[in-house]
Amino acid sequence: MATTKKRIGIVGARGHTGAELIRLVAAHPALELAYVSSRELDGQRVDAHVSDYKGDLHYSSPAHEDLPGLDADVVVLALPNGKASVCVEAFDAAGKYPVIVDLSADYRFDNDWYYSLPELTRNKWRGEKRISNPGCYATAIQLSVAPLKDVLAAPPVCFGVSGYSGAGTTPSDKNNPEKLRDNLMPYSLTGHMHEKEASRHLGVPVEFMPHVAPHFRGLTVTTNLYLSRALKREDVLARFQYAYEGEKLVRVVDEAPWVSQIANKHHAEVGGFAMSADGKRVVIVATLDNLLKGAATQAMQNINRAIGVDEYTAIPV
Ligand SMILES: NC(=O)C1=CN([C@@H]2O[C@H](COP(=O)(O)OP(=O)(O)OC[C@H]3O[C@@H](n4cnc5c(N)ncnc54)[C@H](OP(=O)(O)O)[C@@H]3O)[C@@H](O)[C@H]2O)C=CC1
Ligand SMILES: CC(=O)N[C@@H](CCC(=O)OP(=O)(O)O)C(=O)O
Repeated sequence: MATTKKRIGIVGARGHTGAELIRLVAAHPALELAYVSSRELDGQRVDAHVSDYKGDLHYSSPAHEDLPGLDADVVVLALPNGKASVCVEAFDAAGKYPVIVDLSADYRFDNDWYYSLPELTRNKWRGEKRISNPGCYATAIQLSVAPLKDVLAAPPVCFGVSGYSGAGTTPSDKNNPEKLRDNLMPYSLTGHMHEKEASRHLGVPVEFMPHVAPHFRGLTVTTNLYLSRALKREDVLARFQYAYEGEKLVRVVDEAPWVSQIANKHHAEVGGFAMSADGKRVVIVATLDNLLKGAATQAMQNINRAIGVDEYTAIPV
C-alpha cells in the first residue's frame, strides 16, 4: 500500500544546520520537502547548494505570516536565536498546528515546549508537537553528567572546544578563519546559554567554559566531576554503559574520544573515565558533530518520533 509522505518545511535553510537537514530529508522514506526558505538564496535551485538533494525545489523567501499557508506537516526553524517566535506566533494566529521543531535556544526554557534530547528525555514525551532541540554543547554536557547526577559533590566543570561551524554563517570573530588560525578562542566563559540550559535540564548546576578552534565541525567537552563517594573506574563505566545501553547514537568508549574522528558522524561518543587515585574525581570526554547529533540529526530523531516512524529513520547509524 502506498503511503503518503509528510511534508516538511525548513525555515533558515541556507545555514549549516538547515543544509544538513535537507540532506537527511533527501534520504527519508516518509518525508518530502515542502519548502526551504532563505532570503539570500531565494529563487536558486536547492540541488545547486546541497548535492545530495535530487529534485526541482528552489529556495523561497516567504514572510513569516505566510508560513502557515504553505501547509507543511512539520516545520523546522533553523534561524538565529531570537527569530523563532514571530514564526510560531504566525501559526498560532492562523490556527495551524504542525509539528514545529525549533533548533534555536528560544524555547529551551519554556515549559510549554518539549525539550527533547531523546536519550535522556524520551520517556517524558507525551506527543507534544512543539519541540525544542537542545544546543550542541548542552547535548555533550548532559550526556557526560547524567549518569553521575546522584553522586556529585560539586558542580561539574566542563571545558568545551567547538569547530567554527558552531558559530553559524553570520560573520563574527568566532567563524573568521583568519582570526582562528593557530588559535583557540575563549568566549562566554561564565553564563553561556548552554551552561544555563544543561543546568536546567540536568537539574544540577554545571559550569561551562567554551572555546572555538580552527577546525570546521565537531566539538569536544572535557568534564571534571567531583564525587560524593569514592567509585571504581569500572563502576563509573558500568553506569554509562547501563544509561546508554542499546542507544544507537550515543557510544560509550573506553579511551577519551578525539574530535577529529567525530566530524560527519551522527552519534556522540563519551569516554575517558580517568579516575583520581582516591576515586572521588573523574574526568570524562564527550565528542559529537555539532551540526549532526548537536543539531540536525537530533532534530531528525525528534521529527521521526513526532511523525510516528522509527526514531532512526534516515539516520545512518
Ligand atoms: N551551528 C551549530 O552547530 C548549531 C546551531 N544551532 C542553532 O540552530 C540555528 C541555526 O544555526 P546555523 O544553521 O548554524 O545558522 P546559520 O547562521 O548558518 O543560518 C541561519 C539561517 O537563518 C537565516 N537568517 C539569518 N538571519 C536571519 C534573520 N534575521 N531573519 C530570518 N532569517 C535569517 C539564514 O538565511 P538567509 O539569511 O539567507 O535568510 C540562514 O538560513 C541557530 O539558532 C543556532 O543557534 C543549534 C545547534 C548547533
Ligand atoms: C562555536 C559557537 O559559537 N557555538 C555556539 C553554539 C551553537 C549552538 O548550539 O547554538 P544555540 O544554542 O545558539 O542553538 C555558541 O556558543 O553560541
